[in-house]
Amino acid sequence: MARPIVAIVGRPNVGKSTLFNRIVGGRVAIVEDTPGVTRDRLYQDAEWNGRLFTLVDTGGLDYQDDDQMVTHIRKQAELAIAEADLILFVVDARFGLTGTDEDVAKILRSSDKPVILVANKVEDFARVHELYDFFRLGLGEPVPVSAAEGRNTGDLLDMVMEKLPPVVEDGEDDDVIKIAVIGRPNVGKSSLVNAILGEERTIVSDIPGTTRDAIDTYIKRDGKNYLIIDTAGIRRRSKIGLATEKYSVIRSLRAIDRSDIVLMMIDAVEKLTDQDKRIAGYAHEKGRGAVLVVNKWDLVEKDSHTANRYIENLRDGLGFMQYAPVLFVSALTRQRVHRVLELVDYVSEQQNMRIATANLNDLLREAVMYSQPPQDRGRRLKIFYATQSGVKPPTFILFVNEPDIMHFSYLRYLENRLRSAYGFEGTPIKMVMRKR
Ligand SMILES: Nc1nc2c(ncn2[C@@H]2O[C@H](COP(=O)(O)OP(=O)(O)OP(=O)(O)O)[C@@H](O)[C@H]2O)c(=O)[nH]1
Ligand SMILES: Nc1nc2c(ncn2[C@@H]2O[C@H](COP(=O)(O)OP(=O)(O)OP(=O)(O)O)[C@@H](O)[C@H]2O)c(=O)[nH]1
Repeated sequence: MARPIVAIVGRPNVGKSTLFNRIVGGRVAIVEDTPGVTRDRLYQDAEWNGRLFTLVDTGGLDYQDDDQMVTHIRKQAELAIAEADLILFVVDARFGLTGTDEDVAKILRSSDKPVILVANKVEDFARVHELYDFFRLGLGEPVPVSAAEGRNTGDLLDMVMEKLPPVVEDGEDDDVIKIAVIGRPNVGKSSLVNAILGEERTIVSDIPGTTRDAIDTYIKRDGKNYLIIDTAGIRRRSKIGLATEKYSVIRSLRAIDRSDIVLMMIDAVEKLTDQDKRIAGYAHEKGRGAVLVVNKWDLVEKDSHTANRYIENLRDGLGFMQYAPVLFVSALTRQRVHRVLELVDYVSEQQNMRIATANLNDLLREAVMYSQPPQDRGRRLKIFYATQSGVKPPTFILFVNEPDIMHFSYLRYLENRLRSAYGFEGTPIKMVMRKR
């Protein structure tokens, strides 16, 4: 289920980041701080009255002069309109209405996204009548808050919840394999999706605008259903540097959240970037299945070692994702494109695999015999037994005497034993320690 995105927009110094911190750090629980991904304070997941949302602050603009500042804010507002579900437009009640505020308001008024006008820095609620000026922005009644003191921010969040679009369930479509196509701009995401669709020539329904993140495409193939979540295209809509990058990351993360399997696309002629690694790290930590799709393979001059050398490099760069199969394709010539869904099927089987408890414990006994569990100050870890508690990702509970003696490297060892016995290709494995 994709979380709605709430974007904070406004002039410099009106208190955007103070409001951001108030919301994510205050009475609202931070439900997760997207481990592995930039611990950028620019976006955070938060929860209010049981509803999850992602708050984005694109503030902290760099600018040389007022002209540049205004241009940046405009772009920011346009991006927010394109990518967010709701916009908090913050103005400074102490400073009063400015021309820039009116500029931004004009852009926001032209969109069909809900906007809440927030008049910040109101500490003295006896003076809210002074906000009268802000009505001129044509965005309704300004909501007075003091981000610094946390005044009225709860009411503001109640309003946010009211105005957010209703929760649209992705449907009880457990028989659909959800695939997120992830990768940097220009890596060939749209081309690959189109090539897959061309290859399949099967029942396809394009439902544009069903989600803000992407165009979702349903495919039926050999009686199986797939949902392809394509994250392409953000650059085409707005050619803006830094802020675009932020939104495109958020969009990727949302797509990963909704998926079962991630097609992590990498450009064959370019290096793996930190951004690639962070996004792959997020998919890993979320327990998603993964296939590394190296695209534009037609552009690479090859000899008999090229592919292997490429795989080695990838394995180096994405050490935590050794389990992901690598596929070299060309979306352009369609080379090996037909393998994509075959691999997706395979990974889907692997991530849904269940190991019978008896077999699991046989394997465990053997593993312990070959290599003793770690010890700490005379205490030795005892693993009593194990059971598989879930799939997608395969999750195992180990019942032990002292969970804190368990060592990372021993877990890795057990995971390797599991993998060499059962494969689990393309999926992370989770192991949970339980004291017994
Ligand atoms: N009195 C008062 N001051 C506030 C309030 N909220 C923020 N401020 C102050 O306003 C200044 C700007 O706050 P920020 O949160 O950094 O503003 P911003 O909009 O994120 O600014 P940029 O990063 O430049 O875009 C700081 O000095 C804050 O302490 C408030 O509710 N009341
Ligand atoms: N040579 C070659 N070019 C490709 C291949 N796949 C895509 N391209 C080209 O790469 C460019 C970008 O392709 P897109 O499919 O638009 O990339 P995208 O990832 O969807 O890009 P964004 O919409 O910016 O996120 C286009 O010019 C494609 O023709 C390929 O396999 N080989």
